[in-house]
Amino acid sequence: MTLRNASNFLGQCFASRRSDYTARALRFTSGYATSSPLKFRDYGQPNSNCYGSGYSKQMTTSCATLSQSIQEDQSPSNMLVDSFGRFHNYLRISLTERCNLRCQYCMPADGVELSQKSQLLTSAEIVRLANLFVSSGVDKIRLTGGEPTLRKDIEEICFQLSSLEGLKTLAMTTNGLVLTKKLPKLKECGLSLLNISLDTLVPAKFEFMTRRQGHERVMESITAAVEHGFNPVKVNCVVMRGINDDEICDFVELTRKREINIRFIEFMPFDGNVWNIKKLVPYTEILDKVKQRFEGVRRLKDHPTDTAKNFSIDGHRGSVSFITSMTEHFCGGCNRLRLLADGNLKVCLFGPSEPEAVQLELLILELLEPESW
Ligand SMILES: Nc1nc2c(ncn2[C@@H]2O[C@H](COP(=O)(O)OP(=O)(O)OP(=O)(O)O)[C@@H](O)[C@H]2O)c(=O)[nH]1
Ligand SMILES: C[S@@+](CC[C@H](N)C(=O)[O-])C[C@H]1O[C@@H](n2cnc3c(N)ncnc32)[C@H](O)[C@@H]1O
Ligand code: SF4
Ligand code: SF4
Repeated sequence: MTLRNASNFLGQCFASRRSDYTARALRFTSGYATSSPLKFRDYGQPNSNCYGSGYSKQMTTSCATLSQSIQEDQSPSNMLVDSFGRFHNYLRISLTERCNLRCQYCMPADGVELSQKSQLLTSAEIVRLANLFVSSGVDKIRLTGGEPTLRKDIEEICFQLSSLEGLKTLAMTTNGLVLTKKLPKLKECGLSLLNISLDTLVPAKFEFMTRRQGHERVMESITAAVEHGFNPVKVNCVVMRGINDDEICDFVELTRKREINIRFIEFMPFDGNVWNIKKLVPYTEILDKVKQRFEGVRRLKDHPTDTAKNFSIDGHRGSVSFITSMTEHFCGGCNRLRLLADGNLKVCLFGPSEPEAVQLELLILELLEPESW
């Protein structure tokens, strides 16, 4: 089977329920209904989970909007379109499980259990797999982790990925700790969008939240990213009640003179983090605080696949957004797939734990004859 045929086959797997792969993928997605963060609360409308028996009106509406926008944006044929009509053209690739921070909301103090190096994808494998996805319709790739900048071959990976025909956007989400020096080369190698995570403007609090030092370096990397012309630089800020919710307006103030997009993110539960509903600050509460302090807060038109609700503020060069995974999910417009550092594929962020997920390796073996590699 040629690579092209293989990618067509991959597309068909997504488009129909016929193959075993799709059956497994659908089982994963429907797993969302039981592992969804929404079950923790009755936020949103009843029946608002997107999978399982409650295939809601809200979902149907979002999908209708999504199909319309796909027709306007591009013609995906039937590749990577799931049975809800969602076109999965956005691949997130986790380059490593390792991280140089230990954010309380993300991982335990001791870190996560790491796979053996031999089990992790090499850069050549990442590029081959990405090529397969891109020839099936993926046009946006985001490098993430763990911390993607810890990967020694990050520049080479960026260069190879950005050269893939059909890829429009190569993005990265990083904690910014070791970014500044790498920025010029990364840009040269085709990185086009940058999201940097920063949850506090107070150095001591940074140390508490991340269990590591380095606040100044992250601040520097945001400035450097703006100077290198990344526009907008998105700053991801996970809001936790009693920890950093007193800094919301200080963060918004950063957008007055700089073209950065501050994104307030609702705190989500993951295995091993310290999630507690009392620490969740719903976005409506954050928005109220912003509106009380700043005049002319206006909702912008979002793309149906956006994770964020976007707002401009009169007189500010930058903008403010809210990622409302917990109180108003955006699953109806979901266009994401995840390739994990060990080669597993995850079709939903809240899918089952990695060992149960689809072994991409097996899929590839089904798809490709050895000589295609
Ligand atoms: N529920 C859900 N939340 C997601 C998903 N991807 C990202 N998020 C949320 O969005 C936050 C920011 O993620 P990023 O890595 O910056 O990616 P992104 O939001 O896709 O970035 P853009 O492409 O710039 O919109 C994460 O912390 C999550 O809270 C997803 O697939 N599902
Ligand atoms: C998992 S990190 C990986 C990339 C990189 N290490 C970083 O921190 O930017 C990707 C994004 O997920 C966010 N995140 C991690 N745990 C979260 C949680 N429990 N709730 C909401 N967002 C979370 C981080 O703030 C970051 O913006
Ligand atoms: S959020 Fe990013 S920086 Fe923080 S511990 Fe998780 S992977 Fe590391
Ligand atoms: S938006 Fe996130 S939680 Fe919803 S279906 Fe997509 S990956 Fe899963």
